[in-house]
This record gives sequence, C-alpha cells and structure tokens, in this order.
Amino acid sequence: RPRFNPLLRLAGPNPGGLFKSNLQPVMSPSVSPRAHETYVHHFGRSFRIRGVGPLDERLLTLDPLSVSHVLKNSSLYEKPWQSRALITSMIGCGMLAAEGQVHKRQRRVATPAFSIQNLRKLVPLVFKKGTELKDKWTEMISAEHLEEDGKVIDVCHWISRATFDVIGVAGFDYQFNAIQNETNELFSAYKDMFEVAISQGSEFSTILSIYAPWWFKIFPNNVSRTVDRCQNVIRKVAGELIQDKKRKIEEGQKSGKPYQGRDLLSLLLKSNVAVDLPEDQRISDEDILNNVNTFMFAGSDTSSLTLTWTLWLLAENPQAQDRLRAELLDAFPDQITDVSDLNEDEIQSMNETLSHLPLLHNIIQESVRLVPPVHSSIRVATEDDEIPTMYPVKLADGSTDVKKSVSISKGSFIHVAVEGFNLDKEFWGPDAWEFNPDRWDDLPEAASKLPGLFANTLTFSAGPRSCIGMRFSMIEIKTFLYILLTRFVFKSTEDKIIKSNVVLTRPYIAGKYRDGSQLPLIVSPYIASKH
Ligand code: HEM
Repeated sequence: RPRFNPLLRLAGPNPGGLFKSNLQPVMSPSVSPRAHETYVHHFGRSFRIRGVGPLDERLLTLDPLSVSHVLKNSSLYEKPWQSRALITSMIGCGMLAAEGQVHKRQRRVATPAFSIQNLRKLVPLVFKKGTELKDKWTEMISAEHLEEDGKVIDVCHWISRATFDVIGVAGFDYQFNAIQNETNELFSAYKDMFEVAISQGSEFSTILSIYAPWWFKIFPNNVSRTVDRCQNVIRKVAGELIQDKKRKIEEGQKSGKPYQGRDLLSLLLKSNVAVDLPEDQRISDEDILNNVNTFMFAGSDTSSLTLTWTLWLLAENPQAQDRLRAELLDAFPDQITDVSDLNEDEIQSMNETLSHLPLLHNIIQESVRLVPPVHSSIRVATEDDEIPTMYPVKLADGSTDVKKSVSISKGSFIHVAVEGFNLDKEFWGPDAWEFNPDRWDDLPEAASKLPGLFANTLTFSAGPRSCIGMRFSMIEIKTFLYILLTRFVFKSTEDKIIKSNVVLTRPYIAGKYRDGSQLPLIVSPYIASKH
C-alpha cells in the first residue's frame, strides 16, 4: 500500500520520473562519495531513495545508530528474497543466502573452523602460495630481461589466480594450481560460474531468473547452460572431495587417530559430527557443499580485490610504499632469503610478528576503509519497526521530525551504504576521501564510535551476518603484502584507473571498460642498494 508507506514522509532526492531510480548515484563508486555527501547535506542522515520501480521506496541511512540497529537485528532485517534467490541459483543456499534457523545452524557449525587457532594452521599454505606468485612474477620479469625497467603486470588478474589457489588449499585441501595454469576442471567451473554472476546480462533476464526461474528450464540461454554445466562439475568433483573427507574423519574416529586435515572443509565436517552438537543442529551434505561454494564465492574475489587495491594505493603513494617496505624488512632482517626454506614454527612466528606490525596494519585498515570491495548491501524489514536515530530526521515538507526514529513498514528495503559510511567526512575528517594510513594513529572520536566488525568500518559489515572470513583474509593479505613488497617495487602506469561496482568494486582502465576488470602496474625487482 504505497500511499501509506511512512518512508514517503521523509525528504529525499527526486528520482526525476515515475519509472526513474536513485540507485545509480548511490551505487556507482565513481560518483557515490559526492552523492552521499550532497544528499546528507540536503536531506539529513536518514533519507528516502527510489529503488527499482515506483513502488520501491527505500531508506538510505547514514546514521550510525540506525545502521547498527538494522545490522544487529538480523531476524528483523533480513536479506531480501530476491538477492538470496539469485545467490542460491548459483552457489546454493549456504551462509551468504540462508536466513533464520537454517543460517544459525550453518554459522554455528562453521564458526570453529574460523577460530584463531585453526586459522593459524593455514598460515604455511598461504605462505607457499604467496611465494609461488612471487616466483612466477620473477620468472615473467626475467624472461623478458625487464629487471631494470620493470614489467607491466595486470596485478588484478594474477592476484585473483593466487587467491583462488589459497582458498582451494585452505578451503578444501584442493590444488587448483591456478598460478601455474588455468586448466583445472574445478577451477574453470568456479571461474566460469562467478564470471556469469558478475557479467552484466540484460536486466530483463536477471529479473526473469529471479521471478520466473522455471523459464530457463524450458528455454535455456547461454547463462543458464553455463551455470548448469559448472554446477554439474562442482557437484561431482567437490561432492567426491566431501565424501572422501567424511570417510577419513570416520576412519580416524574408529581407529582413535583423529584425522588431521586443517582445511575449512575438514573442520566444518568435524564440527558437524562433534558429540556436543545436538542432532537437530547438524547440517546436511548438501549444506556442506553449498558452504564450500560460498567460501569460494565470498572469499576469493573479496580478498583478491583488497590486495589489488592496496597495491594500487601503494603505487600511487610511493612514500607509504617505501615506509611499509622498510618496516617489513626491519622486522625480518635475517629471513629475507626465501620463505619456502622456513619450517612451520618459523612461519608461525613470522605470522605473529606480521600481525603486530603497526604500519602494515594501518595501511590495510586505510585500504579497506577507502575501497571496500562490498560497496553497499541491502536488508528488508520483516516487521513494521521504529528505527532509532541519532541525528534529526528531515521530512519531505521541509520540517524536522520530532521523534527520534524512522518508521518503516514490513517489506521496505534499507540500503546499507558501506562505502558511504567509510568515507563520511563528518566522522573521519576532511581528508576522508584520501589515502592517509597515519590517521589510524589518532582517529577522530566520532570515527572510533562507528559500528563495524573491523576498524570501525562497514567493510566486513557488522552484527550476526558480518563476515566470518575476516581473520582469514587478514592473514592472507598481510602475508602476501610481506612477500610481494619485500621482493618488488610497484609503480603506476599512465593508465587512469576507475572503480566500478560490478557485484564488487573492481578496477577498470578509463576508456577500456569493455576489456574487463584489470589493474596494470609496473613491477620491478626490489634491489636494496638502489633504494
Ligand atoms: C577482504 C576480504 C573480505 C571482505 C571485504 C568481505 C566482506 C564481507 C561482507 C561485507 C559480508 C556481509 C555481506 C552482506 O551483508 O551482504 C561478508 C559475509 C561473508 N563473508 Fe566475507 N569478506 C571477505 C573475505 C571473506 C573470506 C576470506 C571468507 C571465507 C573464507 C568470507 C566468507 C564470508 C561468508 C561465509 C559471509 C556470510 C556470513 C553470514 O551471512 O553469516 N569472506 N563478507
């Protein structure tokens, strides 16, 4: 009943026509920082935007109290069924798409796998993959004798291959070998399917696949055929892996020699058969497979883009790059030869040191604040509610609401502006849009009170649906930065890099959007005597 939608009372930008929308300016990272700033200036921190179609009035809130309320009350504010249906149609109903009891059960079974103790055991695997990437780049540079000038490398492409490898071994003890070549059957299946997920097919077919998925069963198109083919491969290969692991765990239980698998899949399976877990809290093999797919989907591109954007920020800010390299070299003066020579204890101690390096941490905090891979998220109210506000709420008639809340009716969407929060000058200071890792040594009080799982940013979201893989990605990012920055120097090319939100915030070369996401940097070996 749109006439009674309380959001219509709120001030907000004019969409410019009955079938027009306000989504583009708030979702496109090339304009969204300015759009958020302008809207807050005119309409306050809680305002109405038009989504898809004239009946879809949404709340966009940049009020910390309201966002905290929405993200913490995850049963009152769920993910909309439309986005869950789209995710489920690709990777099944794992943790990213599930709601209610199903989600609670899955999250409970998966949580032990992401404990600090368990993640530490994955460190050597991450080191191995980082070293393999470093060797590959060294080989590529020396094959063309480009040690002096440096070689232009699309770091986005290569880091994506490496993070796929990491999640393969760390996620389910499987070697994609993607750094070496891209021919593995399972790797291709995941890659092709995720490419379909981010390919911008026609809006009409996306809407059809959400509202009438049966249509593509009767009239398959290229996308639905690719998804079917990939799902068959994944079900066969990953399904066999799951059965194999289950057998090993059962044999271990019988023989009294517990299976020592340290990958996330083994830990998930072990946690699922733990004696203290009630029978009705266990999850099915299908759910296990869906969550392996979910870790692949949620854990590879996000980490790879964070690493890619961090290298770009360091290339654009050579002083920060030099300072970080100096910190890393200082921390390990003896161990700079080759991490593949180290034993597991030495690698663990290195990881411990890495996790406490102040500038490394500041740079990562600054990078994920400035370019969050998940640009924004969405929730739907499952009940009528009053969302508490900290800031005055401006109404469409120009007045200010006297009550300190926004009324929302069941079924309305709330747009969670992840990047909007991270770049808000009122909280972070006038240089909020700039790269300044030193800000973290003296954070404005307003920023230090913002909600967020990591560093008062919404990059990993907040509340019960926040990112379960945050610590995993920190290990991966810090390890890779150590290995790559102590071996290479990164410089920008002449190309202008732009950000585009294609499911995640990805880099493109201005004017070459059709060539796909890429980020070329000039990479040359680091030679201590030259620097
Ligand atoms: C820099 C890297 C990463 C970023 C920025 C990131 C960000 C996020 C965000 C924003 C969400 C919430 C999504 C929403 O509300 O719609 C999320 C959820 C999730 N992430 Fe991550 N993520 C990262 C790495 C990882 C990794 C490495 C894994 C797994 C190995 C992972 C697994 C998940 C899962 C399973 C969820 C769903 C949690 C739930 O709903 O209970 N993520 N992530």
